Amino acid sequence: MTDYSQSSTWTSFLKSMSSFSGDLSSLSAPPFILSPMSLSEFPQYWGCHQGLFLNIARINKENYHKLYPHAKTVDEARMLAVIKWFFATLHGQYSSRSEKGGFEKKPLNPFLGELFVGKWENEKLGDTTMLTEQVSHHPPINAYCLNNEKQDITLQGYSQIKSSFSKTLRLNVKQFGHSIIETSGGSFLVTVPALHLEGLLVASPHVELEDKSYIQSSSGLICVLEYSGKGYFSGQKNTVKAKVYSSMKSLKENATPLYVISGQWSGVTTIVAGNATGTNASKPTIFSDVSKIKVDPLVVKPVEDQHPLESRKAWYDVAKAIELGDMKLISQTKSKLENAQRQLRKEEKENKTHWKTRWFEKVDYNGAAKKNDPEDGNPIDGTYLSLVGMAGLSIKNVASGTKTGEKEDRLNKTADHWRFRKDLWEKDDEVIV
Ligand SMILES: CCC(=O)OC[C@H](C)CC[C@H]1O[C@H]2C[C@H]3[C@@H]4CC=C5C[C@@H](O)CC[C@]5(C)[C@H]4CC[C@]3(C)[C@H]2[C@@H]1C
Repeated sequence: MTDYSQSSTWTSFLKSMSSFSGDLSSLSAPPFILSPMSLSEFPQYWGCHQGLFLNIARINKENYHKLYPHAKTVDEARMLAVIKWFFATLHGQYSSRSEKGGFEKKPLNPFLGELFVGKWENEKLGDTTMLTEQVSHHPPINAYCLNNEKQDITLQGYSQIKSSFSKTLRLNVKQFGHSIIETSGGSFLVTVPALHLEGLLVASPHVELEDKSYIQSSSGLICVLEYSGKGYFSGQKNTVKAKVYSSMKSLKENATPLYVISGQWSGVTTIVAGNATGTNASKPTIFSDVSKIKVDPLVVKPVEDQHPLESRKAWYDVAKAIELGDMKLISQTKSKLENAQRQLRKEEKENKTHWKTRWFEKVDYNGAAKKNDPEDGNPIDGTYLSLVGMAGLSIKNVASGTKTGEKEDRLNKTADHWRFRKDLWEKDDEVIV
């Protein structure tokens, strides 16, 4: 692995971080730290372990005991299946790139309206399609939807971050947004954890997750996941402790969790049935080993068959320049794309119009909790409201996993969340998967 920490470009880059304004794209990073992958491709990590993803929908009363011997009910089995899938997505989202390339790189910052579509093909279980759209550029927000018709499972959500540097040049990242999984057997709200990047000083950035995230099931079961890196519980990196409770009420009463799953979200975790006591207190058994789960390749059309708004077509020249490591060509090709974007914004301003999103719409949940009557022309989807209510989480535009009543929840006014409009996708005859 090349050591870039002494390179002049990196040391001057570190200096530029000291005047960081909060907008990551404002920092012109040296070529070796740039990734040719756009952030609009990241939602693929929600689905790149298709077996685990589809299992969430395939568990039923007949097969759950075989799949999850610990589970006493099919709902417990479904929750354990979601946790196993979630650990695999954490590995994909946060550590797979460093494992492959040696360290985290800076992804391309999607332009407004950037689209990314792909699918996982599966003869037996049916194809899963994935659509993502950059629904906002200031601030950057990416919305996504994964759907497998045959297994009747849909995952939709959106992702937004706010970042800041600590005095020790650690990049702290707060995540906004969430994912909602809907299947015929139940639905789940999945919040996303805060993270930070260590190793910037030595030009070898790695992601470490922190604080808590939640998985709330429509069955009432809730899982609280606590993250830490070196120096916490076991001093190991990527440490997680997940506790499953029968409800938020039992969590608040500090009842014994039904299950405690702990270890490394990027590696091996073990499970203990929390309420087993005495001689039959279950010994920890292996729950999952993420490093052994194969990643299913996403099928993406060749660039020549893509719509101009599709990510790999739009960024083609920039990605090539990054792969060449040619700084001059990178800034030439990047400014060509950025100038075209600026021109679009200018025309919109002159014509008093604005960019219309394609497959996702912003839904205002303020007041929805009260006015969610079916008579209303636009009944708000009850799924999100009931899940977020069960979990006691804020519906406001605050960091993912903020509880109702916390300071951020009280101070924040807006409650806008991006939602997939299936009808708009089905009407779209320009972009194909
Ligand atoms: C800011 C200075 C700079 O550019 O330093 C370059 C360094 C590579 C560190 C900054 C970049 O690190 C990247 C890691 C990215 C996150 C990785 C995974 C996810 C999960 C996904 O579901 C949503 C997006 C998110 C949070 C990525 C957001 C952007 C991050 C932090 C990149 C940083 C620019």
